Amino acid sequence: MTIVIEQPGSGIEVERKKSENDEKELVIKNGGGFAVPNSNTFGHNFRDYDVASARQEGVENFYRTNHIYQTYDFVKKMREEYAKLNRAEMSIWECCELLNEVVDESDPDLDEPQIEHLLQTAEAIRKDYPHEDWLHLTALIHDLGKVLHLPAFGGLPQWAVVGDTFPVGCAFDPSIVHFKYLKENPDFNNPEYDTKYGVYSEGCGLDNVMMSWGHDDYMYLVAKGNHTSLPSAGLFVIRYHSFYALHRAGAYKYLMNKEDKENLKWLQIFNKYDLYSKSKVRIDVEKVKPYYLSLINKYFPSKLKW
Ligand SMILES: O[C@H]1[C@H](O)[C@@H](O)[C@H](O)[C@@H](O)[C@H]1O
Ligand SMILES: [Fe+2]
Ligand SMILES: [Fe+2]
Repeated sequence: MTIVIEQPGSGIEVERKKSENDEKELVIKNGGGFAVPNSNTFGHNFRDYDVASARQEGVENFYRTNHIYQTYDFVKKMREEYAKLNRAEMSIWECCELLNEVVDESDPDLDEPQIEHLLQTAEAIRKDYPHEDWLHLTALIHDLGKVLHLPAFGGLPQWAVVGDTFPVGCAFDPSIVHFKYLKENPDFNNPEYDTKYGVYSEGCGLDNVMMSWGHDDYMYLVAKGNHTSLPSAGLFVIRYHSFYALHRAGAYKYLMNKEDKENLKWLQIFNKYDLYSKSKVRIDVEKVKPYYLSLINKYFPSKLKW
């Protein structure tokens, strides 16, 4: 799948074109509806991790713990453990409902239950990209991995579930939120990991890179392990949506391969809706539910292993 962005930034309309080898080619065009708000619900800039606010201290404490404990060894263990998918059986929608219980301690911009955020993101992106149904569904499910915090899924602490993600196994980039706390991470001075490439190599592809453990990679494992038919761009969005050092700051680009670079364009579009749709405006769940159920039915089996 090839993606051509004509005017990156607020790309809004997508056209499908036939390419020579008859594969569908997605062409992203600019011009669309979603207006990025000037400030978040609390009257501050989005993702301002330093401004004094009701959430600032809790968020900073969250990152302190997250940065100390997310080591290469920890991530490796978690990936192996959760790839087993032996904790629960349920549908995608059941999981959306479970998320009603979870409030994300890492988020300076939102203090609503997660189900609101899922629907706000999906509905906003649906308005601007009406024909990309895979993107609507990707938005709906991108944060479902936060169930890791619930007892039935291991009751992981927030630092192992939410927050921005970053590669482990190579040097931490200073653009990572609250970078200073990474200096207390045991990997920080480990000679195996503290160089630009660490255990990786140029262009090795993100699929070969271990990311700090949390809801992104977990949901990717669930989607992949249950044989979703979502396109690779959808899986990429799910897996790397918290990797702000890459999709915002442009760090770690040298680890990407060709496919990653194509998929990154979709992630950057998605991020606008993920971040800026956070608000107190509620979505009528019952009204939109039939539409999302039809998408779930199209791209996933009725019951999934979690
Ligand atoms: O869902 C989470 C959450 O909103 C965090 O605050 C943010 O740091 C992550 O990137 C995101 O994936
Ligand atoms: Fe997320
Ligand atoms: Fe999100």
